Amino acid sequence: MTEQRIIGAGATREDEAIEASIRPQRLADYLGQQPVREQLDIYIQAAKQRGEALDHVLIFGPPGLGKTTLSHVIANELGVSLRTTSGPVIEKAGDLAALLTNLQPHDVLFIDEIHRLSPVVEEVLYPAMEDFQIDIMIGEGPAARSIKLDLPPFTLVGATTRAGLLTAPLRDRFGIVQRLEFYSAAELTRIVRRSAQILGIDCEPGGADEIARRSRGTPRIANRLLRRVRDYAQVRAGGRIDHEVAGAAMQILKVDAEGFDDLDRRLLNLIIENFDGGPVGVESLAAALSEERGTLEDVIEPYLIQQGFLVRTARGRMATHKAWRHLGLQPRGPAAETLF
Ligand SMILES: Nc1ncnc2c1ncn2[C@@H]1O[C@H](COP(=O)(O)OP(=O)(O)OP(=O)(O)O)[C@@H](O)[C@H]1O
Ligand SMILES: [Mg+2]
Repeated sequence: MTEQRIIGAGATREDEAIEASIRPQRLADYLGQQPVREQLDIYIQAAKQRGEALDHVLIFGPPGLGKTTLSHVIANELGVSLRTTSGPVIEKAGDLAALLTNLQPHDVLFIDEIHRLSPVVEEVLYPAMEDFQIDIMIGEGPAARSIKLDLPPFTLVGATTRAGLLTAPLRDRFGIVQRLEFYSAAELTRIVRRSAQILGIDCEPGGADEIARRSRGTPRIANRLLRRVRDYAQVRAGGRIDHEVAGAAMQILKVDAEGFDDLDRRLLNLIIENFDGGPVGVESLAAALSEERGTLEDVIEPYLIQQGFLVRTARGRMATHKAWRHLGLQPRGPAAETLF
């Protein structure tokens, strides 16, 4: 269901095709995320000066904020090759062993959705990360024996939407842990303008601003909205995107001033109308919206929470008075106003 959302943060096929051409390759083009950039810049330079592999890096944050992009940037800045895989793809311990033994010294191995590694595969990863060694089994039955194999020093970059999904032993083996935050509107404006330039889209600063403000703090959404607004501008406005054209296009896309779509509004409405503003359990909400609980927690809620429309309490979700007002309703009841 989320795939069809214009502001869904997950990558669509079109996103993937376009993202390859506009994905920043160097740290200097990786806009925003100032603390992350500054730290990584130091660690990368230090590792290079010492002639060592960079320590293992864990990147976490909601979809579309730039985890995969950052793994490319890290490999480019280190001047090494990047191997890419993902947790659910590595089925057997042998698959991971094959990947690891094929790395060149100091290479980056990127494991996306690293929280979805199977326990058996994870076991192989521990000594690989810690001592650059793996144990592999040769033969079967009583004649089977295990041998140790040395690996070249390498950097594991793991990405996950939530650090809490990782097992403790895995998390502990990352020397560098970076959390990506939602982008400010000003940062997204720069990202939109950069993408427009690369794609040859005529976009005025006011148009870029408007797109940025409705992109839920997420570069992937900003880039997608830019393409949809371009379509609108091409057909209705002579191809030029300004503030007004962007606003009119958003109206057709049903993306409101806060960057919310029908699903966000349905969620807030549900809590307010059916549960008096909450608290209400996440399972009940997921069922009422026909969404998976994981989608609700990882994709829809984080931005609503960050913007102060929703709060997570021990007893469930609550809509804040800001949410009531956004839907044009008069706040009543014990909504979580005191928190904001
Ligand atoms: N810091 C940035 N500066 C400029 N563009 C960015 C930045 N971060 C991400 N982008 C753009 O947003 C797109 C989506 O980013 P990316 O694929 O890295 O997200 P992700 O965190 O890996 O998402 P997912 O969780 O779905 O895998 C990229 O193709 C890139 O064009
Ligand atoms: Mg990714």
